[in-house]
Amino acid sequence: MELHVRYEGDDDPEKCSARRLAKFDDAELHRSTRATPPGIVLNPFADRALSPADREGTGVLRSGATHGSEDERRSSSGARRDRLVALDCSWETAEREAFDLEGVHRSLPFLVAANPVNYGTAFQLNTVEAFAGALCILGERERAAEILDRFSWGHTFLELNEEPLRRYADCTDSTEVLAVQDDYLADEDEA
Ligand SMILES: C[S@@+](CC[C@H](N)C(=O)[O-])C[C@H]1O[C@@H](n2cnc3c(N)ncnc32)[C@H](O)[C@@H]1O
Repeated sequence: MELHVRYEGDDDPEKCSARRLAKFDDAELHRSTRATPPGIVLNPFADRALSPADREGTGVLRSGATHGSEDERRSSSGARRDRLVALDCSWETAEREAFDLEGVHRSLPFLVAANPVNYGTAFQLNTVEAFAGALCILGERERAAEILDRFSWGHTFLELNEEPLRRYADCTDSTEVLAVQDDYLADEDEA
């Protein structure tokens, strides 16, 4: 799986997980939207959750979007299934409009951040955590562990999220993923 990052560069470079991945040649950074190749775009605002169905088959992905919709326009140039794309920017600038990237947009279901900046926060993962979560859901757990190994705290992400990641990876489609997520959200509400 190729890992690509639209790199905004407005976050602390010392703490930026995308820069560290690029340093180890685990991911490629792109300084403009135009230069970023289309793929599965990890977008917290996307309506559809990432699921194992997104890796099935080969070649070009279809968004599942309605004809003529914005989502369909974004994916029209042929997003590849073997390519994950994240937007690395500060959470302050990570608004819906910032994710204007070509490809098929997917949100990640309930997962908890383990990085020192946002430890314990649900849904707001940093870039390496988002890639690792997506890789696990798509059946590439070893690769997820490899990229997390670049960070001293990285293994904690897999430990904290072990059960949900395993359950999401066993789902067939995004409807099932959302049903599993509901279990965790209900637990959060009770806590
Ligand atoms: C906002 S940036 C913050 C990056 C941080 N500066 C770092 O050093 O890694 C994190 C990116 O990871 C992806 N991401 C994080 N949480 C996500 C979620 N719940 N669903 C989909 N993508 C997510 C998105 O591409 C998002 O823009």
